[in-house]
Amino acid sequence: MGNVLSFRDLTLGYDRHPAVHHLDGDVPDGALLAICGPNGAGKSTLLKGIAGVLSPLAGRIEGKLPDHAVAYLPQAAEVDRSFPIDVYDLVAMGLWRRSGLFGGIGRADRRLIEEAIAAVGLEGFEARPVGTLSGGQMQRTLFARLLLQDARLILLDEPFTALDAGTVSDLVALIERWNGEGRTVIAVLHDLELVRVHFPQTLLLARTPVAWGETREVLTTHNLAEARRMCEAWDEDAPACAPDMPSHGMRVA
Ligand SMILES: Nc1ncnc2c1ncn2[C@@H]1O[C@H](COP(=O)(O)OP(=O)(O)OP(=O)(O)O)[C@@H](O)[C@H]1O
Repeated sequence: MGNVLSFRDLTLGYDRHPAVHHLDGDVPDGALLAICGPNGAGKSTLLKGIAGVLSPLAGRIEGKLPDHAVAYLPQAAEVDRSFPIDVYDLVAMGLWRRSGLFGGIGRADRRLIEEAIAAVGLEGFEARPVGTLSGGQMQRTLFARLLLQDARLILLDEPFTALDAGTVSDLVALIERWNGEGRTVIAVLHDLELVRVHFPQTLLLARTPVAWGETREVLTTHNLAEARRMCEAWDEDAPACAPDMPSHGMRVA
């Protein structure tokens, strides 16, 4: 089994200020990986880098997947719900890569769309404008779209924020189904108990990696305290390193 992604001394950031710094490591094909860390640790930034939304300031991300094999679900706050579209059409967008923007939806496609809507428990909501959905219903709709995208690598940014326990458990079951099909899933998560139960691998981030490996060895009291300490010590205004300088964004006391 190869690696679906590799980070090589990766630095990501905004306006030349690093938000993720000196990240090295490999994500094996078929991994189920959680990214954890305090607020501002760079988790969303890393996911954006993997999704190709943000280009590295330095270093690189190596991957063998074409763009269409990667699906990215941003944080709920970043999803525009004012767009005038109903549940059915939003889910159907998951087929675009296969059917093309203007390719008609045939009977087989309609069945796939109906199955995806049923899989997330939203039968009867097909004609509802997405702007009228509750947070949980919207997230179910987006997961139904992901079901149709048939991606090899699925990136989820805090997919369970503000969802009730039933919805979380339904969506976790979908993630486990995807992973069981051999897909790689990388999710930014704050619920450490959920990570401990469902995610075998964890990257604990505090701008730089604190630990990366088996979840039970990563999410220790010591590592979590270290991550908090490192985030609090981070200098927001630190510039990105010059290419051949090993300095980093930690404020020197
Ligand atoms: N568009 C942006 N422009 C400038 N700075 C940004 C931008 N987005 C994020 N940042 C900064 O980058 C750093 C990392 O942010 P990021 O959103 O990646 O953290 P996070 O670990 O996902 O945090 P949270 O748990 O709060 O969602 C923060 O200091 C943040 O203020």
